[in-house]
Amino acid sequence: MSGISASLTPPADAVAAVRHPDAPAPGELLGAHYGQCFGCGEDQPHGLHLQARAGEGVSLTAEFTVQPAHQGAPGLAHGGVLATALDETLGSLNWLLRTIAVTGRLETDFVRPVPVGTVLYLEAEVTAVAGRKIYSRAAGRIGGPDGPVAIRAEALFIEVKVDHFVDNGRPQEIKAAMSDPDQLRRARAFEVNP
Ligand SMILES: CCCCCCCC(=O)SCCNC(=O)CCNC(=O)[C@H](O)C(C)(C)COP(=O)(O)OP(=O)(O)OC[C@H]1O[C@@H](n2cnc3c(N)ncnc32)[C@H](O)[C@@H]1OP(=O)(O)O
Repeated sequence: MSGISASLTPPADAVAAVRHPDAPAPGELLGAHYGQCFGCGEDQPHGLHLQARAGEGVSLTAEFTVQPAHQGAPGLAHGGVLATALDETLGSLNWLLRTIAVTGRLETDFVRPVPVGTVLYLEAEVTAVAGRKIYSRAAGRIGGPDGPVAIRAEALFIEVKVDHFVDNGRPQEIKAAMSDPDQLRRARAFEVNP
């Protein structure tokens, strides 16, 4: 059984999302936005190391392999880790819009168990935009694009200013990210249009 809450249904005045002209080309890897990100960061030993690839329009695909560190029950992925994979995949869509946004609401359906060792294949798209609100959905399949659906999500991201991170993040990480000599990495840590 599944059903989304009213706050995830775009209002009547919502419009279609517009892909930013500088968005990565379809097929291009997006790369990690921040090395310490639990979803995609290469410097997080137990993170998901999720890799997202731009799709057509405002859509993308992503993959991650469920590791022993991601278990809930013996041999099975933890539901919270799967929700993280969905959150990360959906959050990556905002890079195609070049909009800085954070997850306001994430509703997840867990359809079937996901064993350790599974390559989870995710697809996500922005369905509508209404002012600062970005509506999106994603699904994760076992093994590949034609595999059985294991997880699904609908989400609402809210556009924020970069101050959201600067004002709320722990100062030592903010300072380190802002003093990164690599301009692109510095911008992407906060998902700012470089
Ligand atoms: C590549 C990058 C990948 C990153 C993937 C990971 C993404 C993340 O996990 S981000 C981290 C998790 N999220 C957070 O920490 C966010 C914490 N929450 C907040 O900071 C705030 O609540 C925030 C910014 C979302 C909204 O606050 P604020 O800016 O004051 O907006 P506010 O005026 O309350 O709401 C704006 C609109 O959104 C709606 N809204 C806000 N929150 C929600 C919600 N939870 N559910 C439904 N609607 C909501 C409001 O109803 C309002 O709608 P309307 O304009 O129609 O009245």
